[in-house]
Amino acid sequence: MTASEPKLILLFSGKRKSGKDYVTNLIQKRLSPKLCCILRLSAPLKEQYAQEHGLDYEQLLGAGQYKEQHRAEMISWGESKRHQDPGFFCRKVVCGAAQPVWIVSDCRRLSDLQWFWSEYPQQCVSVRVEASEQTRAQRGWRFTAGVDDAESECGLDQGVDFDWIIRNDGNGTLLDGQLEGLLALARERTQEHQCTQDSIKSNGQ
Ligand SMILES: Nc1ncnc2c1ncn2[C@@H]1O[C@H](COP(=O)(O)OP(=O)(O)OP(=O)(O)O)[C@@H](O)[C@H]1O
Ligand SMILES: C[C@@](O)(CCOP(=O)(O)O)CC(=O)O
Repeated sequence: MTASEPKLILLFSGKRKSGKDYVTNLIQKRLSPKLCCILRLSAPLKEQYAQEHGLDYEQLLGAGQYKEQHRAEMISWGESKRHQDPGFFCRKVVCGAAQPVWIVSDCRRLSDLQWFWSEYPQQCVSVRVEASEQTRAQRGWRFTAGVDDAESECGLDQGVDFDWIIRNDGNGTLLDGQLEGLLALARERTQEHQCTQDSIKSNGQ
């Protein structure tokens, strides 16, 4: 069960080093963590995988080489869980999310999107982050067979008509401009929530 129904769910996907974490952190900063939380499907996966394999969870969450060394094995481990239950990690991340805007920062498979679409049909907006291979390489990406040509990276390459596409090739001003529409949508959807919070405050409740 979730703590409350969200007003908007931004379902982010994108290739390795396209900048999903960077862009979603920026949106959260602009909206404030009070209004917006970031849910990472890979967080419960990495936590359980780290526990079972004696690994460092914090390093698996980071953007460094440690995570990359373990990526292929984590992918197969996560896939075995998802095959048994496609909503396994989705249910875990929404548990306790209380803000009106949720950003799911790392959708990778159609089953991830389908779970949210079916549970929250009115609130979902799909967002793809794109960057050129050259930009991604500058950020540390190197093609890895078994990872970059597998479902984890290619599962949403076809068959999804994304609601928004954000190009993140490194120009801060261009990025800001592209986020305006999404931020406006989030503010519109949360206006009612903010008014309620303001009236609770002014009534001293
Ligand atoms: N617009 C940007 N300006 C400056 N640095 C950026 C920008 N976008 C991404 N980066 C940097 O590039 C690196 C990779 O970005 P990030 O971790 O957000 O990618 P990701 O898509 O989440 O990657 P992964 O799938 O490997 O977790 C990070 O060090 C991040 O700070
Ligand atoms: C194992 C996996 O969750 C790693 C994701 O790491 P990240 O989102 O790139 O930090 C990828 C997957 O689930 O296929």
